[in-house]
Amino acid sequence: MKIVIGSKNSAKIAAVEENFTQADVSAADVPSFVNDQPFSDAETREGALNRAANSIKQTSADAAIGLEGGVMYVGDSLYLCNWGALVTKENRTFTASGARILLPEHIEKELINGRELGDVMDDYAERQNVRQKEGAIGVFTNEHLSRQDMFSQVINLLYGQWAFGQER
Ligand SMILES: O=P(O)(O)OP(=O)(O)OP(=O)(O)OC[C@H]1O[C@@H](n2cnc3c(O)ncnc32)[C@H](O)[C@@H]1O
Ligand SMILES: [Mg+2]
Repeated sequence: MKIVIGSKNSAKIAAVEENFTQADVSAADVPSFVNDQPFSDAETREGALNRAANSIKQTSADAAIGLEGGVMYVGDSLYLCNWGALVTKENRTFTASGARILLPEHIEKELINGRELGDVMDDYAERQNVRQKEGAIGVFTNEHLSRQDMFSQVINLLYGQWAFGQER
């Protein structure tokens, strides 16, 4: 089986490889057609869907996976949110979201000022490429859950729905 992931981000690629150990996994650099920093559930999900749809068009894979990170308000509180989409070569589409955690107000202020969470996290954690490693979710959970682990569960939800055969 051939699976393509619509990102060159190593945390996302590792999460796919972890779930599809028998598959031939490749990575495609495709556009998400949403803002670099999505600011709602709807926009983040849209980014995941666009990445999957653009990846399946470009390749001969059996299925394409799109994973997108974003932030979303629940009332006055800004949460980290993540979405995944799987599109098969027959054009069947499945979606699932990931775990959410509250972001500190000082991080929220930086995002409102137009910065990307990945850049803000590198400054805050005094590390490089947090987005490709533990992620904001790893930093703010004391590394109890990494970005890869969070995306891995999203992929498991996508694959499980594909296996079940349910589509909306
Ligand atoms: O190369 P791509 O696939 O675009 O990987 P990315 O790290 O930019 O990831 P996303 O586009 O999916 O995420 C949108 C923005 O949110 C940031 N982001 C989302 N979740 C994050 C996390 O857990 N840790 C650090 N940055 C995160 C990310 O760096 C972007 O600025
Ligand atoms: Mg990005």
